[in-house]
Amino acid sequence: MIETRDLTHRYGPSEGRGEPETESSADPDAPASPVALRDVSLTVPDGEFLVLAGANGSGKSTLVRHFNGLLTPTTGEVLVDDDPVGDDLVAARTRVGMVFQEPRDCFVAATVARDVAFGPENLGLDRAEIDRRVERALAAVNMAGRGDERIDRLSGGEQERVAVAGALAMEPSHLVLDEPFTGLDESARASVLAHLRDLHREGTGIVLVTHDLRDVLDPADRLVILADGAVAVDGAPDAAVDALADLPVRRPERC
Ligand SMILES: Nc1ncnc2c1ncn2[C@@H]1O[C@H](COP(=O)(O)OP(=O)(O)OP(=O)(O)O)[C@@H](O)[C@H]1O
Repeated sequence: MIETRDLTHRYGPSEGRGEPETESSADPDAPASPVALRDVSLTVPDGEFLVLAGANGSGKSTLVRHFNGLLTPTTGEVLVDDDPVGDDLVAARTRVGMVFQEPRDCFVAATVARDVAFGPENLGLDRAEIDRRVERALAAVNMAGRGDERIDRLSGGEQERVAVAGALAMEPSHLVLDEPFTGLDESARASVLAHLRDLHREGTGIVLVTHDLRDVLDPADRLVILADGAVAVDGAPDAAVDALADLPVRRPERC
């Protein structure tokens, strides 16, 4: 279970841009960033398929990056299975797998199997267990037998599936995907979505961040819409979409 309690986040001057903030890099005269998340309290039970939507800049990526400790709350708390995320980042990242919008920026190896093996290797697992996980993860995304292929020669949809396999090899209880359909054509999008449905059926919790609500509400258990860093709508997908009409929230595109 992932839980945020009164989570508020305000970015520091260099936070989230790949540079750790240090005393010397923090400019005391820099204008304070606006609040990216305000008092978000959300519980994501195990096994739930949650779709997280909202306009550009509403705070979706900021929220999910707290789920495995990529960002630290300015105030409030984030817990995974009742443990504060910051207490044990390795445990949190094992339980909550993350797939980013541009997976090609996140690959660490030249070939499919080596990349998928990277996470389990870092857990210090033995070779037989690593191989079992790689095989299982590749099969789950329909890439069985393609472990020796070069990632840079795969299509965007296939690369997305390798990224999902890499996260799955950690055997997380929740898989968080931030705009996984960006750049995919219709058939690749449908294929990735089909794999997410299968994973959900097998018990993995899915948190899907997307602007594009076509087809994703059918498998979803719940739809959460953020507006200006706060939860504007939270409910069963159909009811939540209907509620949008009564709120000062832009209806998600192509909904
Ligand atoms: N690294 C950063 N430094 C400063 N401000 C940031 C940073 N990342 C995001 N923000 C700001 O935080 C707010 C929320 O951004 P976030 O990326 O979480 O929104 P989002 O809903 O995921 O947007 P999008 O749909 O465009 O990806 C925005 O105002 C954004 O400008």
